[in-house]
Amino acid sequence: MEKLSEEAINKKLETLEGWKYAKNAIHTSFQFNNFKDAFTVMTRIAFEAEAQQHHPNWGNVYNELEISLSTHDAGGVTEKDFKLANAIEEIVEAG
Ligand SMILES: C[C@H](O)[C@H](O)[C@H]1CNC2=NC(N)=NC(=O)C2=N1
Repeated sequence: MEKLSEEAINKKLETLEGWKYAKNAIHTSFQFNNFKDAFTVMTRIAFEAEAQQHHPNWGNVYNELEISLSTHDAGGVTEKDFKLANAIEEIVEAG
């Protein structure tokens, strides 16, 4: 899949609150009430990532979750990253 231009990425980020573009990836972070809530959301994201065959680069410390998305094959950000980012937003918003 084709790598998006920085201009196209920033345009798409206008509708993804809390995400920013840096170093050839899009990034966000979430804070939950506790580890259990964080890991529950991570589990849901993991199933969605498997369904999409597109996977996050992420880190979790207790109630905090940091996520970066990029398409390794393309060496940057593609539509695949935005599809997963939007699904992550829906999962987190659903609680
Ligand atoms: C064959 C398989 O679809 C690829 O290796 C996928 C798996 N998940 C992936 N996830 C991400 N984030 N980037 C990729 O380039 C990627 N490639």
